[in-house]
Amino acid sequence: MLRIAVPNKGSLSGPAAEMLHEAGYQQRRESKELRIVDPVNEVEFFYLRPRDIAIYVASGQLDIGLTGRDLLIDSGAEAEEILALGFARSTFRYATKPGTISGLADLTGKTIATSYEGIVAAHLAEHGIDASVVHLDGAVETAIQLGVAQVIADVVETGTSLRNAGLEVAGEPIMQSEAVVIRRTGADADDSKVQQFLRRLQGVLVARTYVMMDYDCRVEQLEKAVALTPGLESPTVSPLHNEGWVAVRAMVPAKEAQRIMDDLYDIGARAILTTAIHACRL
Ligand SMILES: Nc1ncnc2c1ncn2[C@@H]1O[C@H](COP(=O)(O)OP(=O)(O)OP(=O)(O)O)[C@@H](O)[C@H]1O
Ligand SMILES: O=P(O)(O)OC[C@H]1O[C@H](OP(=O)(O)OP(=O)(O)O)[C@H](O)[C@@H]1O
Ligand SMILES: [Mg+2]
Repeated sequence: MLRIAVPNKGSLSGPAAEMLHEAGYQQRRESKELRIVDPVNEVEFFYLRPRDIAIYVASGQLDIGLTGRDLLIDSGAEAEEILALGFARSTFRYATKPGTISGLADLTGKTIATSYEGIVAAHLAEHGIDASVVHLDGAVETAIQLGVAQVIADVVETGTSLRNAGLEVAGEPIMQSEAVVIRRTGADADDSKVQQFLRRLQGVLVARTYVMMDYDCRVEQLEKAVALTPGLESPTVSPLHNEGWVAVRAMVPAKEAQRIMDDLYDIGARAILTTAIHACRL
């Protein structure tokens, strides 16, 4: 049975459960459940604090885990990212009162408040900056106002929390994060159960980002049309009863679907339809 760590709370937990559900896995019905078994898929899910997931996976007790890239790196655990999941996107940044620092070097001698000491210590060491780091559990934006630090390093998603605290970002982002699947560093890469799990999640990612496009076009326009809709491998082209016309079917990125439909129309394609993809194995 595959043993998988899933975030039990916070920004990652809702979208992670939703993705697993879309991939056909049973999920807990009640937020207090700490472990469930999905007997049909032979998977056991453990609902753990997002921060602890890399540590459990590194210990070898759990096969894989879903967590944030920033949390993985912050933990310093012997675990590695094997698939990016495209949700819970954020940047990790320094922020201060406006005008406090203009570049990284200005961090020297400052006190930096953060919940992500591992990331900050590694970033300071990498750039040879001597600064103090104070660990806070959350709401770090307030640390500046209350004089506990002059700088904070925190997750920034929309930037609303920084604005509300009268702070602004300083320097380039320390890292970009999103939800990721992790496994123990050096674990068996060919494990067939892990591979099947990853294929299911990849299927959800494709179903979320692509739509199926169908249209009819004249044979003379086929090359131009196919250049607009190359598909993932190659489009399906079928003859129509009307001579000189073909039907084409290809997957296209959902974000570009409307533009592609306009371009296809302009070259004479007609009966252009897009339909959602619910599940997929590439
Ligand atoms: N607006 C956000 N706030 C916090 N974390 C976010 C946000 N957007 C994305 N994330 C990502 O979610 C993960 C943090 O989740 P975690 O559950 O530890 O914190 P949280 O959502 O702030 O929950 P809490 O503070 O209630 O414990 C990180 O990978 C982080 O990059
Ligand atoms: O850029 P934004 O969209 O404002 O999101 C980022 C903010 O959200 C998180 O705080 P959270 O609400 O989790 O509170 P916490 O600091 O107590 O964890 C994070 O620590 C930032 O403060
Ligand atoms: Mg938080």
